[in-house]
Amino acid sequence: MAATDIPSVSAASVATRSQTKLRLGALTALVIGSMVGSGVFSLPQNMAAGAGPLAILIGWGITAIGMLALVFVYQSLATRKPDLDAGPYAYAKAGFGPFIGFNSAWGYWISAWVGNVSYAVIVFSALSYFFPAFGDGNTWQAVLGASILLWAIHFLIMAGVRQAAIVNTIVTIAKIAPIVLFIGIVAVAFKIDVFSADFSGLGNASLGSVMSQVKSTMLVTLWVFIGIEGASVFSARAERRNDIATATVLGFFTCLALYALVSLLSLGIINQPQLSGLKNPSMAGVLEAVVGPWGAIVINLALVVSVIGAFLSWTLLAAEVPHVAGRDGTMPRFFAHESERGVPSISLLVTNLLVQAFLIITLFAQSTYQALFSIASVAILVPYIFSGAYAAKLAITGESYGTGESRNGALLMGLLATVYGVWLVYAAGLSYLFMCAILYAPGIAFHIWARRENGKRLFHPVEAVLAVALVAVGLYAAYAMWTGAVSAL
Ligand SMILES: NC(=[NH2+])NCCC[C@H](N)C(=O)O
Repeated sequence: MAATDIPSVSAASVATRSQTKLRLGALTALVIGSMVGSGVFSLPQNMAAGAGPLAILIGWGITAIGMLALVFVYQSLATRKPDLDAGPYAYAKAGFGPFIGFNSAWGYWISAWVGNVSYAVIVFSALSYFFPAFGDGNTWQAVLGASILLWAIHFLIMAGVRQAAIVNTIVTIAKIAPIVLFIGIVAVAFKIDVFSADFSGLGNASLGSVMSQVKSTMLVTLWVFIGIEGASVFSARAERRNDIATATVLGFFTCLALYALVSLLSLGIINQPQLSGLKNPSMAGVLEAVVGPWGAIVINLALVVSVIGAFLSWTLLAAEVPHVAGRDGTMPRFFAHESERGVPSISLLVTNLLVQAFLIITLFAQSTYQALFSIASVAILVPYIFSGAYAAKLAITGESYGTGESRNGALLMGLLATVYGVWLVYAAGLSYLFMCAILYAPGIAFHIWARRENGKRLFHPVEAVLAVALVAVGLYAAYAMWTGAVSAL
């Protein structure tokens, strides 16, 4: 199979499919470009909302270990199981059976399209700097604008538009340059006494213990790294195959540095209580405090360019997931349908109808950008956790390893990634878990549909127990949200 025919499911693969072979620098830029979307622009407020400087530092430390482990998991799985190229869910399926596999595909899909809802909200929140009626991106004017943007992207894709490499490069520069500029200016204006006035955050009673502060950062730091799981597919584009591992790790550390600096340096400009009240994208407010309005203008425009680019590639990706899963029998076959131009049109339509429905819910529930991306972050944990567990499983059983080949490193990485994922489920808190249960539970019907279509046994006993439990939690969660006992939106 030619490299370009690989039906990989990742932002990376759908974003770029040209023929030129890339060197290390360009590969690293691709990796960074596939990660940076909306998250970074709101880091100052998002991180300060529930944590002081110390907890933020610890939060980045935990994330660095967990995400790096996940990066190594995907690298080792890509070499151990080169035939499983359909993306994260294929690993979960190979390791833990069809029902876990289905839920990993379903969860990855939910994460992708709910993330797109958050993209639509934050674009219009940024535009409200110029047109105040857009408010926090959830006014009727904003939802109307977001819907127009959504369907504009839809029809572009239907017309066969994919992201050209050149557009990709321009978008990457347009989004990274302002972030670097921000860091440079804010570093000069940084005041150590502002930063260290309440280093532990314990001076602000509403933040709670350092531990609970750390917990509050976990979904934010996860969100900004989502997309890294796709980096291994760039290997098809690498001039030298070895470069891809280096590029992924380089891209990872570059982003980590950018992200940590944006969130930490901001605390030396504006103190935590005030930072936590800033409007998002909060990088704009921080830069404005240093240089005046042009700072906010630059950041808001950079966000719009960055997020529209990411919106396009994540729409392609979101449609690709059920499409590929429909072809291999994980999801119902209708998702596999392709238009004459080779666009997965049914899958795209269903995906964008869901985004549209959620935009309307956003309007009525007055949902915030942060609530929406938090749901998207929790939803992706199922495929992440089972990918980590699969790498660990291979290392334990020795499957796909040569005799005498060392398995300790892979085992450690697999376990670390799994523990990181499970810790995130805990750190996420009940309301986001409930929201995800509500979104995961209906998937069972689609699983049954796909199994029937292929004449396969519906559930193995353990799977049946899991399915019943999921339905029970989903129903209970829906009830709790209905009565208002819990709310995630
Ligand atoms: N639409 C999505 N599901 N996007 C997920 C990627 C999020 C990306 N890391 C960001 O900061 O924006």
